[in-house]
Amino acid sequence: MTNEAGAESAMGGGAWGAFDGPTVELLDGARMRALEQAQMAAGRISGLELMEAAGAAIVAALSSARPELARRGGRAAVLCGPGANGGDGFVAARRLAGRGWAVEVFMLGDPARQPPDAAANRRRWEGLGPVRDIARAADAAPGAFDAVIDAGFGTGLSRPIPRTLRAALDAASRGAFVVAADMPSGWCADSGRHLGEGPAPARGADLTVTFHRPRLGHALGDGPRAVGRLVVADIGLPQDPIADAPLLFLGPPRGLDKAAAGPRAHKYVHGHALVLAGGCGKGGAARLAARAALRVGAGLVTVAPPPEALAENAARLDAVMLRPVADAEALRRALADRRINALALGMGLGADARARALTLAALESGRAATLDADALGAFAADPAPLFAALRPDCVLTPHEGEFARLFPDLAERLRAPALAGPAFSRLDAAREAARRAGATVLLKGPDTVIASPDGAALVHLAAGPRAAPWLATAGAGDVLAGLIAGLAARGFAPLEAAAAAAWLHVEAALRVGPGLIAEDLPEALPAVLRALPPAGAARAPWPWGG
Ligand SMILES: NC(=O)C1=CN([C@@H]2O[C@H](COP(=O)(O)OP(=O)(O)OC[C@H]3O[C@@H](n4cnc5c(N)ncnc54)[C@H](OP(=O)(O)O)[C@@H]3O)[C@@H](O)[C@H]2O)[C@@H](O)CC1
Ligand SMILES: [K+]
Repeated sequence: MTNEAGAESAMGGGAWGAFDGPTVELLDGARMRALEQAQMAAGRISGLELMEAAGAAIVAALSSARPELARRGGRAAVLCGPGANGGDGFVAARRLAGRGWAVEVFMLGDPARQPPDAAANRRRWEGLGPVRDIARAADAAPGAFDAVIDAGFGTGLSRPIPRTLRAALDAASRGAFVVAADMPSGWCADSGRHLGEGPAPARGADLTVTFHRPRLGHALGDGPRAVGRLVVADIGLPQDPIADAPLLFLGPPRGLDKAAAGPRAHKYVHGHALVLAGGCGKGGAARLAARAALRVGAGLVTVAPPPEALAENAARLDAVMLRPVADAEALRRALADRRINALALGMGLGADARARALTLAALESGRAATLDADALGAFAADPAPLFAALRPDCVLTPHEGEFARLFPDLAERLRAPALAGPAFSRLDAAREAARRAGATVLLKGPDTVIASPDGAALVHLAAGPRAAPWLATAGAGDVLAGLIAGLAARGFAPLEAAAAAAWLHVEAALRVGPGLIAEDLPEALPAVLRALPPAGAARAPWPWGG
């Protein structure tokens, strides 16, 4: 079995070579089934063996999480669903009983319709004890069980779970340690969304034991909260890289520490980023972005406000340079300087015709461009000209509201209650947006999703030990855009620049802690960069600390 430390065995270069750093592949249910079926079809492993390994891993993880119960043998309720997830539960029940636990098993569904492997394990359990109807678990008194194994539904969840199972989970879980097999029942393993009308239950699992690789639903949406701690168990499938799987990255890409390296390091070697700024009183956002770009190692950074805001900006800038840019024509003239290789725009720009003209001129210049805030909002009424001008080396950094203005139909699918599984996920939304826009899309959130138009996707999870809720502060998004532009100026490819920026952003926030304001983020970067793990030695903190 692997755990948070062992999960590093699953990391490595991505299928696209898009991210050179510590990663773990995220699987959806279909991909997981395909891996299992390929091995079974080749005769390398049987379904029964996989299920036995899965059930054994659940018991091992419970025992190591609650050693005192493992020593004396606790009281466990095992709630089994109608499919193979329930089969994992029957294996776990048998193995817990073998270790001296007092085990009660409850089942949802018709035993006559169970898949063969699950039925075989039910029969083996029936040699040890009864299988009660799931409704009986709802009568459990608080504290009746020390542990509950939630083996209701896993990757096969296709609709909201029956009320009887919900009631059983709620009742049996009172005072108990809840271990979910693969996924807490009711949460979609592909999207992390809870299926059903209304809010998700407050209680998920304390520990989730999944198999081979984490599911997408462990990292996306409500999944990280619902799964609690996550243990990834080896059930005997080959550890080969999984082509084209979305990658969760657990650390920075290699090469971030290369800033200003080498004897002939010269400021232009590290690029020149230009940040377009808004008018009088609106320049703060661009200045934050510019400072972040400089701190992350761009050789030169220029802020470009309209002429009337020059004095205001001059009073607030030192290392960052200043150049007035009145309109699109002025921007074209500025960009005659070929050393300017990266642009950031949208922060405080105003979502108006000037912003549209500047954005289109920026895109037409062929420079790597990071578009945030008003550069996106300015095209809300008609995104077609924006999408026509964008290229894959451009990065859009929408938060949910900005995303909804450019991609209202996708946002609506995310907003509407998820009633069928697999549900539409934030990853699906970002990928479709990237395809439509023809650009890299970074959809902000605690689960940041980064997708490029060719389908490559990365997920960054700011949860568990890396949760930084205080990062939801005014101006933090401007800093993120500045980081991406600074890294683009240094020559990072868009997907990697976006990923590195997302990681650095959270890392800087963690260093500052509660009370953080956006101005702190660029100032925290030197310490973050100083502490970068040496190449190849990254020991990534597991985001599902629980
Ligand atoms: N060899 C393997 O494959 C291994 C698999 N493993 C384990 O198997 C799990 C996947 O098993 P699974 O495919 O049988 O799906 P599972 O989640 O048990 O659902 C069962 C069926 O229930 C149905 N259904 C769905 N939602 C429903 C609802 N709300 N209310 C009522 N019914 C509902 C739905 O059928 P439907 O009705 O949609 O036709 C669905 O097919 C996986 O998570 C892992 O734990 C491990 O043992 C390793 C080896
Ligand atoms: K489950």
